[in-house]
Amino acid sequence: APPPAEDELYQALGGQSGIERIVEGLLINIADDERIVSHFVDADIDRLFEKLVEQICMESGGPCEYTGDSMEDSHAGMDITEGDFNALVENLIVAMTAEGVPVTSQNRLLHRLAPMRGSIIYR
Ligand code: HEM
Repeated sequence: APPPAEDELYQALGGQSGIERIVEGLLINIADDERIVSHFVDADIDRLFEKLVEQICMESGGPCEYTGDSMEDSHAGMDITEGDFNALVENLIVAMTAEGVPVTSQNRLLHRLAPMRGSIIYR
């Protein structure tokens, strides 16, 4: 689906700086999560940070363009399971809660990311 025309969700996430703090929190939570951290040992974390910020900005209606690879290509060969996917979502929720994002806004972002699941798991 095209990103929302209104930037209400982008604002609720705290705009550019809020999204940067959320993604930083997400990556810290992943680093502490023994269920999924092994997937990230060879990842380029600076690039991942930059692309995740762009993606969440765009999906929330902010003034960004996502310049990363497709979800299919970026997760190819990783054999990510539903459990891995759910673990990452949990880490994102914890990061958003820590930034004071209201639950309704959290759910709106998750609702935008959920359809990517099929492009990410078992690639
Ligand atoms: C809603 C769920 C997810 C979203 C929105 C997402 C998004 C992204 C984005 C934007 C990138 C960067 C693409 C690029 O470099 O051009 C990426 C890379 C990556 N993702 Fe995900 N991802 C999700 C789920 C997962 C899960 C569940 C795992 C593993 C447990 C995972 C592991 C990785 C790894 C390891 C990379 C880095 C690849 C590299 O640097 O070589 N992702 N993801």
